[in-house]
Amino acid sequence: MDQSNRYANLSLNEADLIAGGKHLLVAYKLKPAPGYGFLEVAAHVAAESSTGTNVEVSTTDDFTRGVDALVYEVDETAFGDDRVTGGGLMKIAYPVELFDINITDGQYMISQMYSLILGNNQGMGDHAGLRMLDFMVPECMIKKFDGPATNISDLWKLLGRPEVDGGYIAGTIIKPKLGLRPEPFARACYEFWLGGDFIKNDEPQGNQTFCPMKTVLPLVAETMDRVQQETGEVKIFSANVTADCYKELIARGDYILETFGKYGNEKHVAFLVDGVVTGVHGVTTCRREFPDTFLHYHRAGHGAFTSYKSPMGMDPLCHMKFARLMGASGIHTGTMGYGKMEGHGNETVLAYMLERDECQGNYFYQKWYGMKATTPIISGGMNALRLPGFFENLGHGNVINTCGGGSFGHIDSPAAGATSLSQAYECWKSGQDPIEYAKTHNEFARAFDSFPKDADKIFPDWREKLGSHK
Ligand SMILES: O=C(COP(=O)(O)O)[C@H](O)[C@H](O)COP(=O)(O)O
Ligand SMILES: [Mg+2]
Repeated sequence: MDQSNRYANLSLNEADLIAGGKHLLVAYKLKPAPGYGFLEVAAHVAAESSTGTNVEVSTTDDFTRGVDALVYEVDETAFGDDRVTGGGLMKIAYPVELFDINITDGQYMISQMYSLILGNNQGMGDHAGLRMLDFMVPECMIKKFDGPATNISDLWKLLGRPEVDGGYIAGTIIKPKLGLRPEPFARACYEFWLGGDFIKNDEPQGNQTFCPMKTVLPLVAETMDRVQQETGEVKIFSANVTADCYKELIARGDYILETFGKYGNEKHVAFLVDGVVTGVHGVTTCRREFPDTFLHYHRAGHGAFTSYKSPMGMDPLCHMKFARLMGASGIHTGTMGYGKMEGHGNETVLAYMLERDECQGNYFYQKWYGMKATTPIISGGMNALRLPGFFENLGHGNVINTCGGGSFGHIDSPAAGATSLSQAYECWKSGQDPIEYAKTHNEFARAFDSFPKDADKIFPDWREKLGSHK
């Protein structure tokens, strides 16, 4: 049934909708299935995502029609014909009344917003692809999302740095991903912390029988205390609290605070939640139960719905915006083409959207009205050699960066790997040529020998200019 008479109004003007402040706007890429018209399917998406279904229902009244979502802009050929990347652009205005608020405190929730704007419409049979590209949340809604309670400013303060522009936080992920027993795990922490600031559990590390949480974490807490005394520096551990049930998540969080608290280091921990596999529920449980603890949003699994290889799901920018609204202190943004995961250099907007109070997105200008920033966490196949280019592309280094292979793959030691990361930052910040800088900074120089494939690719003349460093 063509519902475009009811669910499309192409005379609506986007600037007026924004100025009115009463609509949430969403841009989608849409590819109709063969035999269906573009506007017809676009209107079906608006219906399915608001007050309608695929047929007229007798229970609809005038009020119902007043809160219809409306297609207000279409460009059928915007993305061309390609099976995966092709389709047209359409934008829908959702009246704010459609969105669910908590019965406990009147706050908006992401869960129901998500299931409306990217829920049933994903499974519709009359499209061959529907992907959310960007959305814009009006002020009246932004003010009623939790947003972050803590962020990188709190970590900078802890590290004794300025709370604004406190710079690069050098981190790692304990590798191997799985298979370390408690003592080797704690030893790996010790070896990295001799040179670096921040360690995170890799996302599957939790409470395996060969490395029970209640055995390994006391060792890590003792190690943190020891290494802090030896180096005179603050160290941070991001511990995995991801779990199916909120009670398990809270039990893990309580246990971690208690364990590190024995040394007065309860502020030196972050909680890692995989917000993709737990959904919003895991993130918000953590945000609200532990507001003083940095909430580290890991996103393992996100490729299934954010990959550019898919005509479905959402662009990573939408995922970032969800994370900030939910209240993640930091989220993985990817490495913008400099690491091992999918991404490209134009993705700097993913970080800017998290950090800034106003930001031009891919389709909408989003104002955050003072909501705290979410910290970009840069991770996935990074090492000291890839960092200068990454910082140059991003334009700053106010990020948490975790390099697993880049630290534990350094041929001298994890401490040397960690030091090479901070040196990469210093090198970029001071505007020095990396090869020249390497001549006087051994750990950075040894990164060339550790990752020769990267060195050959990024600095093709390094062998003759630098030689092999010992
Ligand atoms: O384990 C790692 C990285 O390990 P390594 O540093 O050895 O590559 C992270 O889980 C990925 O970064 C996730 O990707 P993303 O950050 O893109 O979500
Ligand atoms: Mg990982």
